[in-house]
Amino acid sequence: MNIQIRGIHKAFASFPALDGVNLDIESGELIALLGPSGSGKTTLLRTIAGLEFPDAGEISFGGENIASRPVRERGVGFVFQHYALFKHMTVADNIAFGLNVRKGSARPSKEAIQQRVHELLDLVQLSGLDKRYPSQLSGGQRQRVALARALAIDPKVLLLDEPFGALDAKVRKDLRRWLRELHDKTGYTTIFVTHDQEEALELADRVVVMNRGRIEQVGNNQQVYEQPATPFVFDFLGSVNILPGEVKDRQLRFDGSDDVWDSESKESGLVDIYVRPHDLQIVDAAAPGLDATVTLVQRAGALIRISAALATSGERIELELSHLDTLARSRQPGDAIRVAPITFGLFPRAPHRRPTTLPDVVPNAPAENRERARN
Ligand SMILES: Nc1ncnc2c1ncn2[C@@H]1O[C@H](COP(=O)(O)OP(=O)(O)OP(=O)(O)O)[C@@H](O)[C@H]1O
Repeated sequence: MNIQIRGIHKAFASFPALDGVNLDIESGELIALLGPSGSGKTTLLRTIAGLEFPDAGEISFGGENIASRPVRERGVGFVFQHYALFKHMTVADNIAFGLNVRKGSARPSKEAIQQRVHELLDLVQLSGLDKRYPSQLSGGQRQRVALARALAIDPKVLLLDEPFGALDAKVRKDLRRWLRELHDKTGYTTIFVTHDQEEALELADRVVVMNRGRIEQVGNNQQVYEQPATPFVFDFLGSVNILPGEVKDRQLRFDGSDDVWDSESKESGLVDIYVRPHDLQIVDAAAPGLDATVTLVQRAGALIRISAALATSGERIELELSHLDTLARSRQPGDAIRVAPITFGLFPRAPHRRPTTLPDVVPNAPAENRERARN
């Protein structure tokens, strides 16, 4: 079932939660709605489900406008972050719920429901647990039951709101892989909400990046990560160094450097240069580049993370290099290095350029301290 979303606006009081959203979803696609808290992901999902009604705009399923249709007529399966299983019902009864409440001839026979429940238990790899109650299951198992319940009605569209948000990292990763395989097997058009970049990039066919009720970019994982359309997407999808520069006659110059790099940008003017830490390299002293002094070196498995201060401005930059990189492996704090970008993104200079927001990583510190350093 393909989905077309046109010009959706939705305000709560006067706050625009969705501010002109347009999106086309192909039949059988697995789509991630990704964005920070409050960006409108859940509101968009709920609007597609029919749990919210837009103030303006149209939503079509398979070419039919369903904007005014109530939720029960939309044929959507819904899974929430917090397992909305019925505690007093067995796993089998939870899965069968959507079929058992159907009226008259729409309700399958007892035997047909039982058979469907067993097929679904098999699909979500929980065969044999049909008589258990939700309290006797792990978090990951409960979410799989929730998914089986959503699939029981053979939905046109499957909607998942942070389905793995409440689970620990390891279970989350396993379920992610499992959901991808399940999706490929069943072919349902699936939309899931997440604020986890890695989850979106790893799982989805296409990622919809949202910010302040608007869509910033739609693309596959390579497009949104390697060719971010806006500064927001660049920043949200990974660490980034942001440095000032200028484009003139299709040539880019970093502030404080005489060297130039070819630029695809036709527009001349002041720019912010966005470079990911792994897109910076250490080069020979004679090569075009920026002079800097190493301030911190952290070795993490196959990676060497180097923090350095630019000679011209003192601004901090971060590099992420391979442990095999001969120019990187022997660096120590205090060393002079020359740094050049492999690739970069250019955006018109923002009025208030943010300083590079990269974590000061404390070597060998416990994870919680590193997290604190980042905040
Ligand atoms: N029922 C409501 N009443 C008032 N404001 C609401 C309501 N639902 C959502 N909002 C507001 O709309 C904005 C978007 O909310 P939404 O839940 O869609 O964001 P989100 O991207 O899903 O965030 P999160 O990741 O935190 O769930 C937020 O500012 C939120 O406070």
